[in-house]
Amino acid sequence: MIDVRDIHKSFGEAHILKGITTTFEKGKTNLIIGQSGSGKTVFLKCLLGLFVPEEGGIAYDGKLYSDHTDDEKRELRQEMGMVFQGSALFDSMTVEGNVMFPLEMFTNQSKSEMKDRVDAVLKRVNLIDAHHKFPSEISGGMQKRVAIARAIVMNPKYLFCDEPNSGLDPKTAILIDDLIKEITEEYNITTVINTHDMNSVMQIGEKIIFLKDGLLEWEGTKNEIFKTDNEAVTNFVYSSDLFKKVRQMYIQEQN
Ligand SMILES: Nc1ncnc2c1ncn2[C@@H]1O[C@H](COP(=O)(O)OP(=O)(O)OP(=O)(O)O)[C@@H](O)[C@H]1O
Repeated sequence: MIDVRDIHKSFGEAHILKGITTTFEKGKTNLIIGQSGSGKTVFLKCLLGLFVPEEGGIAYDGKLYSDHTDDEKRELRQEMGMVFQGSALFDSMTVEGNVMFPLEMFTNQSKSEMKDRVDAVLKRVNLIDAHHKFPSEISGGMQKRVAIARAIVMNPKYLFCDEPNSGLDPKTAILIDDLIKEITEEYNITTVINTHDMNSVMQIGEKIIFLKDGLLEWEGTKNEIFKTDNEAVTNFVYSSDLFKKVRQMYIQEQN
């Protein structure tokens, strides 16, 4: 569980996060949405410990980041998996090499232990025949699976994903969303996803927070987002005619 307590983050004169308080529960897919420039990436980087808020704090399973010693901060970072936008795989390494990389960097496991772990996570993301391929030889959807496998290979408590669906066709995007949700439940991970994809909101939004100008404007579930009358949320989420119609149908069905 991640507990965010009134965090503020500025760059010089620019006050970007203006006091955000929320919680992200274990075993749940938590989504951050909001317009471009609303502070989603800055917020995600605060959760990852890459930016330190000037005010407020973030507690990981009950312990504030600022209360960790340097060694504990290093350990905490190793408990965090990250799926970067665009996958960010190493082009010169095979799929197996990419997934093994964190184990080689941060553990003392033997080669055979590492290989077993890599086999297990690649199997979990349904990639069994791609070990010796290079990223350029596999599809975008497969690259995402590799990125997810790499993010979970260290058995993280926290999983952060930045736009995991960018560049994928809608069908593949849904498969990736479902995979992230399944893994989150199976391993009881606290997962936080930064997304622009409204399909993801409807599909896996167990908790959604909507940021506007560095403030938390709204939070709720995928069912609640259908019913909300918060104008900023409805203007953002239902900006397309298709989603407006879906919302109308949902509301009619409920009445
Ligand atoms: N390292 C930085 N130094 C100075 N300003 C920054 C830095 N990182 C982000 N900002 C500013 O913070 C604001 C919010 O940026 P952020 O990237 O968090 O937006 P976002 O909601 O993720 O947008 P998008 O959806 O387009 O990725 C922007 O005005 C940006 O210029």
